[in-house]
Amino acid sequence: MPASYAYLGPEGTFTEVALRTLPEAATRELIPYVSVQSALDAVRAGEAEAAFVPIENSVEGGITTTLDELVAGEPLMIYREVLLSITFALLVRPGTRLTDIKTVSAHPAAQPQVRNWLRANLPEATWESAASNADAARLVQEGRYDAAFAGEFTAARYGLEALETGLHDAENAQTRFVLVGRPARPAAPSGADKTSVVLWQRDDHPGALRDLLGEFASRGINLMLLQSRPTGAGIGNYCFCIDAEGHIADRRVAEALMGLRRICLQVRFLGSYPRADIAPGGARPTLPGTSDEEFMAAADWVARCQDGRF
Ligand SMILES: O=C(O)C(=O)Cc1ccccc1
Repeated sequence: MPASYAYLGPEGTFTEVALRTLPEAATRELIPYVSVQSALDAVRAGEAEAAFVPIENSVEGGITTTLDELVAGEPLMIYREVLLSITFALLVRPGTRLTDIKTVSAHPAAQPQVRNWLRANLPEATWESAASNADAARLVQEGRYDAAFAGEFTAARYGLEALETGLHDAENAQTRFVLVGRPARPAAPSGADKTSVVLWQRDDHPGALRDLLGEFASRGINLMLLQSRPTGAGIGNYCFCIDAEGHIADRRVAEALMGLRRICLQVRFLGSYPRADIAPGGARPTLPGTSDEEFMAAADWVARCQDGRF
């Protein structure tokens, strides 16, 4: 297996900065790819050991290209997550003034994070989506667009200068990135983990979503992401991308997944991995009666009843 990680490039993306915070990245070759799809395809094709891509931000929610790639195609698994606080710089070719800017570019996920700033400062500028923020910077260098929203650190790589820095409509905007590889045994529980799954309903009926969510709720499992994505089978047909607290090795999580497997058309396990928002071991207590010991004691009691030994 090649010791390389694919990431959403080109060089100078926030994705690259987030990836470099992972200790394991220091021992891998980091290879930029032009899109989330191509980075994940490199993993599926066995060209890269894993891919590092953005998956969610605190302003707009899930990054749909990434979710859709994980929902469909050859199964992949999330190994790790990283959270990065994001502020943008407005990058231009040296000498460009604010009044010269007619076109601005960035990754689509950047737009809702700078929309108010644009309305107040460049109301006439046309938005052009790019494959990533660093790609937008590259296109500004080539003269295709007048300005790019990207990291301040991206300027030097593309011979640009930052006309404005610290741009963010929402205080403390964060983006979540994930390291995705081929299915493997999840790392052992860290004491503060998250489990990601995709659920497809078996049929449409009143309360169908409530039934799915009930499998988590009754076992005291908090949800951290719920995003519906169209299945492509017509209006009203959705699957659900869910992040739940806990690890598949936790009895309550395993039991919830078993419950879902029984009532759903399909369940895709996307991995159990350490949470980036709290330290290992720092997970909150769950609902009384949902610890591993309590599940095991209950299973033992049922076994004794079945044996007539109660
Ligand atoms: O990593 C990048 O630079 C990207 O283009 C993805 C992205 C978009 C918006 C905020 C953070 C990351």
